[in-house]
Amino acid sequence: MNNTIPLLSVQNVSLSFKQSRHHQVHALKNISFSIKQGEIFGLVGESGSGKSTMGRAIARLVTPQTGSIKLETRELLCKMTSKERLDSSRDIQMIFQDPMSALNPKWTVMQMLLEPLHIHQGKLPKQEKEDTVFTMMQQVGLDPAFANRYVHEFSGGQRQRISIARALMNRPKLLICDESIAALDLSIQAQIVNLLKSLREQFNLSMIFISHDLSMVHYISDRIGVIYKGDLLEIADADTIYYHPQHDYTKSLLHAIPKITLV
Ligand SMILES: Nc1ncnc2c1ncn2[C@@H]1O[C@H](COP(=O)(O)OP(=O)(O)OP(=O)(O)O)[C@@H](O)[C@H]1O
Repeated sequence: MNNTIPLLSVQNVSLSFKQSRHHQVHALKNISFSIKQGEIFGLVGESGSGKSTMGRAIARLVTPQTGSIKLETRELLCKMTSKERLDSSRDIQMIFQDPMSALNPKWTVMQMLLEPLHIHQGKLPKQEKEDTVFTMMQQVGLDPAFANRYVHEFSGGQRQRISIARALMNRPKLLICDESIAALDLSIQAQIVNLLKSLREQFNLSMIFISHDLSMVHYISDRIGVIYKGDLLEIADADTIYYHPQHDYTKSLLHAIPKITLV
């Protein structure tokens, strides 16, 4: 890929939700930022600031009223053919706070990890698909011997590993993690964040890491954007945001969030 073209480019994106006949929420106000190939971009802000809406807009789960979102040179905010829609769902994957929202409790891990391959690489021979599942399980730290177990037999951290594995089955270009560690114990949070960091290296993956926790966002991200009431207040490299924030709101986030040390 041409390194001068950002992997993702968000330009002047605005999105409002009509909450009642007379009330609109401006969830995103003229947001612009870009992400480089292999970069982890943190998006931080308090509850209701518009973080999830931004992630969901990039994943085409909600549609902004104005603006442009490009993956490399491909505009995502336009009418797409079903083939283009399929391609962008392969290239951009999202994981959530509750892994169960993306996992079917009636399926085994094998079934759940095979499904994305059936959708996007249906012609691969069965044995090759199953081998890909076993390899992916190892890459996310799951014992392949558990491939025939059901989700309820796993812990919260292991379930999040399964949803990460499912998201990565077709080698997406961008992984959007929306509060994906928020529900886990602190030590498990650290394990999942470290896993995401190592997967970025292995897969040359780009990520948007959405969280209200600035300490965690600082730990994982190369650059951070701070969002407040739909406005992107500042963007800078992670250390600058953490140690030399410009905006008072970022300073207040830093004061409010207990700092932790991860190893
Ligand atoms: N589907 C929707 N319909 C109406 N309003 C919505 C919808 N989704 C989000 N909003 C509103 O848009 C604003 C931004 O919400 P969003 O979920 O993006 O914030 P957030 O920063 O991700 O917060 P949280 O961490 O609590 O999810 C909020 O005021 C929210 O109430």
